Amino acid sequence: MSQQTKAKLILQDGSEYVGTSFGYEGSVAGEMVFNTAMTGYPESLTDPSYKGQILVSTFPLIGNYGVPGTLQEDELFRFYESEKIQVSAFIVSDYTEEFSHWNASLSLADWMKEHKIPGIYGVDTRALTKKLREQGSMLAKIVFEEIEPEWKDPNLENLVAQVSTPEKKVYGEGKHKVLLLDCGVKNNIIRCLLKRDTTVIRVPHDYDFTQEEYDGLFISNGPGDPKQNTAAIANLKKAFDQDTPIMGICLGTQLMALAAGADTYKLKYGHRSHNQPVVLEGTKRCFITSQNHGYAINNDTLPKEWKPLFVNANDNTCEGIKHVSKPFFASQFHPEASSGPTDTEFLFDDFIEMMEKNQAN
Ligand SMILES: NC(=O)CC[C@H](N)C(=O)O
Repeated sequence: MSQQTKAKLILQDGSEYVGTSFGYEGSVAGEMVFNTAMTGYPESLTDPSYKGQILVSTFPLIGNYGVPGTLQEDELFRFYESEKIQVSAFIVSDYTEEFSHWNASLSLADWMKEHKIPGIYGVDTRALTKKLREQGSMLAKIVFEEIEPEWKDPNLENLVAQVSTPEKKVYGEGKHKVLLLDCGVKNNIIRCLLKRDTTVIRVPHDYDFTQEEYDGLFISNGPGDPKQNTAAIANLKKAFDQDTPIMGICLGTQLMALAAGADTYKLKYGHRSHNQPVVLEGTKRCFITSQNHGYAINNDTLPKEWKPLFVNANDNTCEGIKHVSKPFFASQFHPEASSGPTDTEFLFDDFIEMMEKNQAN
């Protein structure tokens, strides 16, 4: 590996850091975000919600359990969250090339080189994180050999169109027919649905699902500013006229809120971690959740037919919404985890139960 190649990290505020390259050697620009999880880099790097972002890991030791390697379709679906690395670059404090894990067959560095994704280590990731927490999220560039790309704000692009499936795909042969609007879905959402006796029909983000027959509609996670998704929002508005159950996760939640007439805004630096506490509204019950989002729903703008379902115990932001009378609900956090705590996976059971009830009527 090219342990000696140096690369520069330049932030929008003009500050510069020098690190050592461990991935592909190519300059990139994007939005810099940090994740405080201690594990889960193969899952995070392949999570389509990170499209366009340069990810900083605050956990200092990265690479020590390698990655599952270059896999064919079935295994790839089992071990990664999508078919490729989605982040624009990865910044870590200490990279280790030595790895050991039951399903590792490749080092993180070799995998990143294969996917042409740069990575740098030897950077003070705590200092970077403190900066983002104090000044808010920032654009950044990683520069090799003085080749400096233009600044790029990924949130101005339609990132969902870049990660959504180009065609309809069907998974499983279960009792409940779930139409999955793929805005950049993580594979574990599909796995969590398939475990629960469903057939999952995965369709592109702008697909007009209103003409389809299904038992439940699922709106996935995905990258970027939710307001970019005008087709999905328009289709959701029509789906709200029906009584068929709808569940959303993360971007899906924001799209449901926008379709309901509420507003979303960009958080100062987002929530990306495995230990976000959310309180179930109307109770004192708190769940520890896995999260990855930079935008949030403004609870004050929810119309009267919608209510907050969960609220973040750290900063009181919206962590989920539900319709007051129809079987529509959504979580801003990730009940599918992958990676992170699985404590809220029961939300998938709630969705199945809603479909069962609706079919019995
Ligand atoms: N994981 C997600 O679905 C993220 C949703 C959205 N892109 C945000 O950052 O808020």
